[in-house]
Amino acid sequence: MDVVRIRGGRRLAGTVEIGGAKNACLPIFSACLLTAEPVTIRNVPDLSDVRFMADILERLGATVERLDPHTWRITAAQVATRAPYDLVRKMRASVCLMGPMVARMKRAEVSLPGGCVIGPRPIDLHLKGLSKLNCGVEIEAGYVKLDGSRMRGGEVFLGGRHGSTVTGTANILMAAVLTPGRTRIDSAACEPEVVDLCRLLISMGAKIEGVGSHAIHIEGVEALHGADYSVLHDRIEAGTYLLAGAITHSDITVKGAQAEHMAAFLDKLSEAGLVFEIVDAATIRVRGDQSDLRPVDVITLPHPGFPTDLQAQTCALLALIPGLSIVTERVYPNRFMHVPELGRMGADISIEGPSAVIKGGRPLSGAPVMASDLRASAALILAGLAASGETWVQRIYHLDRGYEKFDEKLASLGADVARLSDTEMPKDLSVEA
Ligand SMILES: CC(=O)N[C@H]1[C@@H](OP(=O)(O)OP(=O)(O)OC[C@H]2O[C@@H](n3ccc(=O)[nH]c3=O)[C@H](O)[C@@H]2O)O[C@H](CO)[C@@H](O)[C@@H]1O
Ligand SMILES: C=C(OP(=O)(O)O)C(=O)O
Repeated sequence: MDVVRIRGGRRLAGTVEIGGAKNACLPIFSACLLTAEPVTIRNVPDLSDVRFMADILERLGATVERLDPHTWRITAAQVATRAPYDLVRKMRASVCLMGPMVARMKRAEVSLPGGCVIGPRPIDLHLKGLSKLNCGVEIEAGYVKLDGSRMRGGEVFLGGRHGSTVTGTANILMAAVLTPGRTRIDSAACEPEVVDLCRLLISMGAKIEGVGSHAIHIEGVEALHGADYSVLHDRIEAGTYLLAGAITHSDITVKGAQAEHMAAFLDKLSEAGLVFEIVDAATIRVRGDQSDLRPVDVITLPHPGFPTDLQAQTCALLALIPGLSIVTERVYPNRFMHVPELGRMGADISIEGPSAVIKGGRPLSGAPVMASDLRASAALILAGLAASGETWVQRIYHLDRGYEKFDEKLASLGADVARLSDTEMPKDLSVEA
């Protein structure tokens, strides 16, 4: 198993390029099941989640070709009606298969996704939405069994306890585009990745209005056609590199960072005193070398609020800023697995209900730490960049779900970061030994 070793304390400099968004790409791949014609998808990040999704589509009967490292062509001439547990359990986003499978095949059996370390992740809103389209929904032996033989457009309200649902909105959209009649989704998620999916679907012949709003209207069509589509840039990857600049007091330029999708994040970090330059619509420069930072309170919320997927990485920065910062999770109230590991590096953070109370300003020191999930992995690596000595991050397969070549990109900016085999790790530091 690989580990990442970081020798902290280096300034970074230069330019880093952001890839396509994982959270746009995964529903977009599943949307390819909606047509028998080829769909070419560009700007696809090279991530383990994307490769899992490609394997799943192949096992469901699609022809999946990788034309170059970031371009895929998917042709779903036939589609199986069952997505079994051994496929679905590997990746939670495979829940997005339900909508397209039932819309195309009129029936589907999709294994319920497993639990997740960031907290409970129910799919009740997805199922409620499908039943509002007159889809039969049953849960049996760990599978969602969908009967789409009498589906028709309907009114779907997707508001839940924590706001809307991103993949739930994607599922209902993908179901509705091939369902006869008019569907209205209220309290739809308006994340840029949902907008990207809508754009792909429209380019395939879907009729969708209200894209990017909380009220989306869909007029079902009989069939969709192939398309050639480029996935939007990953705002979470972009935010992570901006934080890498901030935490190392460095001046770096992030190409592919679209300020229009990152307003709450940029606003909050500006409040903390960080200096950004919006170079153009897809480039942001962070002047961490010029900033004198202050503590801030952060509340994660659905878009356009502060994204939960940047919460862990932001905690790493706030741990170093003198003063009291409070970070409150309104999307996943238990998403704080990174906190004890940051504590092992010297951070003073306590959890109170859905909040992390950060007494910032204590210096961090390198330690062997354990990645529990995707964004926690990134947070620990960022902390390692600012810590004295060596940090060893284990279980970095979580990182590979969502960051393409994170270690190499950081190294190209001047960080001392290396991906090594755990056999190269001092035995007394390894938990795998
Ligand atoms: C592949 C993908 O795009 N993943 C993203 C997506 O996950 P995902 O789409 O799974 O997240 P949701 O937007 O569905 O979840 C938001 C909140 O709603 C709750 N909920 C959700 C569905 C449901 O049926 N019932 C319910 O109660 C969840 O438990 C959570 O508390 O959005 C999250 C919130 O921005 C991000 O952290 C994930 O990176
Ligand atoms: C939680 C995330 O992803 P997923 O929904 O795929 O688990 C994430 O990208 O931070």
